[in-house]
Amino acid sequence: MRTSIATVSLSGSLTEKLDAAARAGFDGVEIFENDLLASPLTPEDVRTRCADLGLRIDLYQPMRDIEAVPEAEFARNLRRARHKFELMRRLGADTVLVCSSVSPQAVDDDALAAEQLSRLADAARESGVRVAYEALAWGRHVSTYDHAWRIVETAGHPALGTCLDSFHILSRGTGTQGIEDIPGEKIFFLQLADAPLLAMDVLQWSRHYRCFPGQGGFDVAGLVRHVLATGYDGPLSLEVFNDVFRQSEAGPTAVDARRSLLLLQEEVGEASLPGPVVPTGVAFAELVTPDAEPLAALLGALGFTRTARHRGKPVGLWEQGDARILVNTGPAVRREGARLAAIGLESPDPAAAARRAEALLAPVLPRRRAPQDAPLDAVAAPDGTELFFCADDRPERPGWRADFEDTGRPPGQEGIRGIDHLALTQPWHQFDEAALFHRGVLGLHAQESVDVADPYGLMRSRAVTDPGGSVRIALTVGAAPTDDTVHAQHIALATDDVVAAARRFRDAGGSPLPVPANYYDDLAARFEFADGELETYLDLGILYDRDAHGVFRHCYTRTVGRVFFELVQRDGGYRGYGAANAPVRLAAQHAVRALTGG
Ligand SMILES: O=C(O)c1ccc(O)c(O)c1
Ligand SMILES: [Mg+2]
Repeated sequence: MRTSIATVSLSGSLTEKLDAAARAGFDGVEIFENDLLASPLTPEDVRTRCADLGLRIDLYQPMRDIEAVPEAEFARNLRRARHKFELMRRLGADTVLVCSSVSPQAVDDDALAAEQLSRLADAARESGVRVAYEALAWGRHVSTYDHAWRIVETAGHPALGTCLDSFHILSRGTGTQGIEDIPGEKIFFLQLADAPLLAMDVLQWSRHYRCFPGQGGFDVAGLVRHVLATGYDGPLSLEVFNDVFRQSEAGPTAVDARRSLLLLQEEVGEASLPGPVVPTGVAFAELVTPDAEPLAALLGALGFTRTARHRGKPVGLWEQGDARILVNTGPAVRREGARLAAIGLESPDPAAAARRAEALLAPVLPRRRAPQDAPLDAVAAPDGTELFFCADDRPERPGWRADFEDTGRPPGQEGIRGIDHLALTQPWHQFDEAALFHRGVLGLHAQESVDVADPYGLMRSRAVTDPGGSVRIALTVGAAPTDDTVHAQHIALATDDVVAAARRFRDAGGSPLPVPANYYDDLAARFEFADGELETYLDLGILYDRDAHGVFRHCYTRTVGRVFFELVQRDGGYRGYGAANAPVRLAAQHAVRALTGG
């Protein structure tokens, strides 16, 4: 199927929008009137530019407040419309979108609406244009797709059809089965948008919070299946009004948009992508840092040993149990200090995992970072984190280990079993993209996102996991682009005895993040503890949570650069990440930062 995107979904000038849409691989665009009005290009220039870029102009929009008005008003509307039809002829656009009227002058009279839309369609046909009538969810008298279709059916005009917009339909909770009652050839256009499930005024919801399919809570794929069942063969077009996209670079937004459509097409059986290869474990986490010393001290106190070093690069491998951490002091290092730069994912089929990622527009990284290195399939996530797909067939001696020579020291054995989860801070404008990427590209399951109060902002967190919980990534983001964030990335290490692990860490010279006594007083009110248990937690800064499945105990190290560690004990199948404790943890980190200036 052809794919299209409305220029309103992308930021910048019309030229920038068109370039971004073409580069991301869209077949066409909907040109939003305001984008044309603000452009120095003539309609003929726009037409040529689109043709040069291989873009069809699938729709011109919107035309507003046309139908069901007194005759004198309609005559003025028709004059206005004729003017726009002439413009469309110059643009080479053959379909115009007419939204259901919001005008106070409009009357609740379907026969009049049908009659006037029919006369509009007559004028359109004279200019070689067709009219697609869309019910705005907040239309004055017409606000549902079935109502708009009844009017179009009554008009019975060959140049008049309906435009279905998933937002207007799904935001009202109207059933979508009725779509199949519309003949496919009378659906002139299909616009797709998702949205988070919010209880708010529908116009505000539509104008500010729409997002790409798969990034919100609507069943967009279910709707598309009904539309395809009618025989509709026009484009799948994204029309997303979103405050964040308006501020983000058009290029990446367009890629995000195309990825969303590819996944949607796959879901409805209209695209065959290489299937998902779900990772089965975390092979390693790679930290880059300008100065290995603070990290080495921290890892040492946590019980890790440096078991190997890279043969060609300044990269050390630190191991304990199945937790493997690379510390890289090479040229990829940026000034802001230590950060989590790469993740090795164990995969049953690394090449196939990379093929899917590439098909879904993830940048593919060079297979060998140096001539002598073992080849590794790798792609970049939206935030730039490098994801390496590592064969999981030889866990005792994985292929990537060949690039490392042993130091002679065995892995640490101080109670850390492996990596429980990784928390990756996302750029503010890429949070929804990141969740869809990890779900669609890696085949991970996305949990609900949770908002956590930070003393100086808000943190949003969404976990993506494999079914067995062997790979858990918590994607986090601050609430605003300017957030002065302590939302550093972190590596959570799994242990069966967090009290022992925390004690060992402190005895080895580590300093756990201190937690205020008030927190433990509250815990005492909420749960029952054995004698002395809470005192131990207070002493070691251990936080406590419970869900329907089990218990979670966890504590934190101080932050080095942009990275800290967490020690985690999950009992009885606890599924979360201690979100209830996150405000206290964030406040404690702010407090430490205020003291140390770090
Ligand atoms: O918000 C609006 O006014 C508006 C305009 C055109 C559309 O296609 C639409 O879905 C909404
Ligand atoms: Mg629309």
